[in-house]
Amino acid sequence: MFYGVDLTSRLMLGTAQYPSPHVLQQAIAASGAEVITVSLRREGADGAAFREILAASGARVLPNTAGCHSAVEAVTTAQMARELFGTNWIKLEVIGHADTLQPDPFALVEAARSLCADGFQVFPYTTEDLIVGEYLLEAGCEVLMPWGAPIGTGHGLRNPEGLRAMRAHFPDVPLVIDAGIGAPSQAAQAMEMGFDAVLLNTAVARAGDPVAMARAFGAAVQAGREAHDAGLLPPRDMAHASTPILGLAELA
Ligand SMILES: CC(=O)[C@@H](O)[C@H](O)COP(=O)(O)O
Repeated sequence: MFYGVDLTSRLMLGTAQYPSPHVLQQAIAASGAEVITVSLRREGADGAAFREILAASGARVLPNTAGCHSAVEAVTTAQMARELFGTNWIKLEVIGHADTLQPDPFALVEAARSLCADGFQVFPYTTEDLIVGEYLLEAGCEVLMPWGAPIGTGHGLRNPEGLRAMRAHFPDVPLVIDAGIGAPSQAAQAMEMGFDAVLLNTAVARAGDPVAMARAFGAAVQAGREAHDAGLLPPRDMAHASTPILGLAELA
């Protein structure tokens, strides 16, 4: 449940870098994603036609502030996105470092506070830092989006222990793994760990066959969640025979 909205699919898809608008449209359909994120800057490039594709997909648009490097810039971009897309939802990205694309936690909290006070429903792209998470919740965010790995790297869950700690620390907060997912198995891992959803872009958009990859990610996210709900066994140090011996069979 994200700001009162219940979704069937737990995969959220980015819309940048696709070889063509047609492939993007097919990939959204194949993935089953019900939420797609759109950068205002990207949207500006081909305007109305791009918006038509988004509308035709039937998915809910989560505008984002990709490329913003200060709180002021992110807030202004969010306000423009609200006008353009007619939604209070905003994926808040405030980048702190041009090389790592790591979020700036101070500017992020500042922007989140301002946007929440202005009626936005904020999805902040953050790290696995628990204290930053606390500040974001206190600012009014009801969802957190910790990174798996830096955007576009495809490393998957680079700090699984930190992410596990975050899941345990915020048991009732919807947590979405955002960025750095490179393979369906990594998305499934996030879901098995109990995260509520996964957002990704590069691994699908730049795949050899983006439509087939979108389908694979959709299936992996679903499988990971089903495994989580089914009750995964914790790993054990010692071997345990998987076939219990109840008695010795008569061989002769
Ligand atoms: C599209 C978007 O919002 C990205 O900034 C997002 O974080 C996805 O990252 P990947 O491209 O690494 O999946």
